[in-house]
Amino acid sequence: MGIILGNGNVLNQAGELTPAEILVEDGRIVGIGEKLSRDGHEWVDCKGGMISAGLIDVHVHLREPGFEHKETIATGAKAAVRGGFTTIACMPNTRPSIDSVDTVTYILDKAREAGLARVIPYGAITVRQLGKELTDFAALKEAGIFALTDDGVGVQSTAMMKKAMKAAAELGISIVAHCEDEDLLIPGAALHDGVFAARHGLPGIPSESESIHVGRDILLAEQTGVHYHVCHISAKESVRLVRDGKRAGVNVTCEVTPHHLLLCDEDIPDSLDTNWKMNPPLRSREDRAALIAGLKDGTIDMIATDHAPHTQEEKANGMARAPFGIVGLETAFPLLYTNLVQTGELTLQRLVELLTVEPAKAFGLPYGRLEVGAAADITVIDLTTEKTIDPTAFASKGTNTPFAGWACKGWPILTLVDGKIVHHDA
Ligand SMILES: NC(=O)N[C@@H](CC(=O)O)C(=O)O
Ligand SMILES: [Zn+2]
Ligand SMILES: [Zn+2]
Repeated sequence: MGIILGNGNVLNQAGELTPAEILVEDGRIVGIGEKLSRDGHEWVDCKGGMISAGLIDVHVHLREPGFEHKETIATGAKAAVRGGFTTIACMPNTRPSIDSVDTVTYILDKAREAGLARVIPYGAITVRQLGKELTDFAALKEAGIFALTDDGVGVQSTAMMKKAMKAAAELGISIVAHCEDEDLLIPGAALHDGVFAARHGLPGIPSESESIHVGRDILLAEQTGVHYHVCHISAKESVRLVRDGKRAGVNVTCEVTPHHLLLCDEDIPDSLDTNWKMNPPLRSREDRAALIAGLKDGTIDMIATDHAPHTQEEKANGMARAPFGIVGLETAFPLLYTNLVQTGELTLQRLVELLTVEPAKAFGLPYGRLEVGAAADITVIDLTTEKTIDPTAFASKGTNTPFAGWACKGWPILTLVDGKIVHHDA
């Protein structure tokens, strides 16, 4: 006996929503059609919502092991499926960091126990993410990592990055980079070096602290032939460098977060609420426009949340000392749908691609397509009911978001992973 997802709509080739039913059996999509035979299958009402492939997020911080007070694999995976995400890749800045086979295995075991989203850990590029010594790439690959990154910090040494890219290229692993040149940082700087920081007399984080690494790494990727991916791109100069790199034939991709697409430094409240502190910082209005242009012309390949939960106590430490980061899994789709699709800046089809097939293509994942034969990772999204973002209702332990109180449409109501219902907002 299978499950029929009925009373829903799918995007057709032309990007229009058309009525369709989906039949799921043994973890696979086995039928898509306007009316499928009931045949004793369980029938689930999609309530007129959009049925799409499950969303994929290649940039999530799950905090376990080591920082379970911020998030656990179980709470993070719950937040994921509530947000419509069926596959998430988790970052290595845990304690211990994900630099050994043991820690990779630990995370995969915990994720299986949780039984919610597919969780694929990143491996660290360097031991303890200290930038001094490469981890054992071959062993990490064998253990099942998604890709390699030191996210949380940038790889400061150019020689170390080149060595990492060479070794990763030989093994066919992607190098994913948090681009930040620490030489250009002022201690205590929390916000973009722009109009808002200047108005408040605060030290700023300059755009070139990001873009210098982007440029450096694209040149190294060209040399080594590795697939190189830029995390949370935020500065217009970085977008330009990626565009030029792609034109030159370099195997470079990049992601942008919902918050960098929707907010800029001028939106930060004068109260200096630390829910507006994240790394990279919200940049200028022009940077934000360049990110949207990059999404439209294909320079930016995908959207990823950089879900980064921290406790309220930690966030209460003031702008200079609070940790960088905001949560994103449970708000990404509604925010993007309401503020980019409904406003006419992006089509619904493009938004869905940026969260499904595009990340799958870039990283060679066998997910992200709603088609017969594919794994039944499916998300159903209600595009009509308006609800207000309420952090106290999150499944995530983190409530650190600047979007509290925003009214949105586009809420995921049903999520299946591997043919199993893991979230149902009936
Ligand atoms: N993005 C953030 O502001 N914070 C991330 C680290 C990171 O993604 O660089 C975190 O781990 O909290
Ligand atoms: Zn980062
Ligand atoms: Zn991150």
